[in-house]
Amino acid sequence: MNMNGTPLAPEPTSTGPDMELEHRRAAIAALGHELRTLVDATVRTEAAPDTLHGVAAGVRGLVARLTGRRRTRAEIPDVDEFPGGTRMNSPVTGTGSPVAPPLRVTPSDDDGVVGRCVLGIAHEGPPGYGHGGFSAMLLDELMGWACAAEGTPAMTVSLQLGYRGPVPLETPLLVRAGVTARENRTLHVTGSIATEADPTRPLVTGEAVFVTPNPDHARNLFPGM
Ligand SMILES: CCCCCCCC(=O)SCCNC(=O)CCNC(=O)[C@H](O)C(C)(C)COP(=O)(O)OP(=O)(O)OC[C@H]1O[C@@H](n2cnc3c(N)ncnc32)[C@H](O)[C@@H]1OP(=O)(O)O
Repeated sequence: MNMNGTPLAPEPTSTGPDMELEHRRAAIAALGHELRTLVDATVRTEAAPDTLHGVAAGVRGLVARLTGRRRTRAEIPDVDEFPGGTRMNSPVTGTGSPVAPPLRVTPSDDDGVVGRCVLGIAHEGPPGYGHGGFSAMLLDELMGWACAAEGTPAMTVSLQLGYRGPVPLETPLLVRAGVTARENRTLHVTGSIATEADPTRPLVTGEAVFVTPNPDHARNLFPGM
């Protein structure tokens, strides 16, 4: 389990190329888990300056171990499925990301998708509550998953949010999103964030317009696709 109580990637169970992929994803998730623990410890610590300098030197040494072959800006990692699938380093869902909560996405019982996560102190806005930008990120991402779940991966062209109540940190959250209408390449999507304990009281609501890029535009935007 990670610091938010979410399960780590399972041990590899397949064979051949699938096993190698699972193995790499599990390693990325394991590093992501430790980095999130480090980020959490960093933003909470009251350690003395000498200790902080010592840790900074240690981290500098670790960075040097990860700077061999590195992916380029628009490269799609081979551990990812794009569009509409696993993104190991997504800042929202990525189990390899040091900053992702990470949001775990599943299909909803009704139409749409549901995401579950716990925000930590690293995601703080007002003391004890989530930063409004993180709420926007959770909703934007999950709305994107709602479009992809309908077979039409798309990009946000407009996002409007209503902040009705502060989102508590260290509290299991329920994020919902679903496509409400579509015309040609344009999808209208709604979403909300609530606590798991009080799922019918939305703390943040969102309305968005997503557009599936035309094929030429998509090729220009994502040459690695
Ligand atoms: C799977 C999980 C992934 C989740 C990712 C989370 C989502 C994101 O964060 S995406 C990143 C943020 N968004 C962006 O960077 C998008 C920036 N915008 C763009 O690059 C372009 O607008 C793009 C590629 C989406 C569409 O371009 P293009 O294919 O040329 O479409 P274009 O012809 O301009 O417009 C298509 C339709 O959208 C409509 N539209 C465009 N902008 C808007 C808008 N702001 N509001 C409403 N409608 C709009 C147009 O009117 C047009 O409608 P119609 O076809 O009826 O005339």
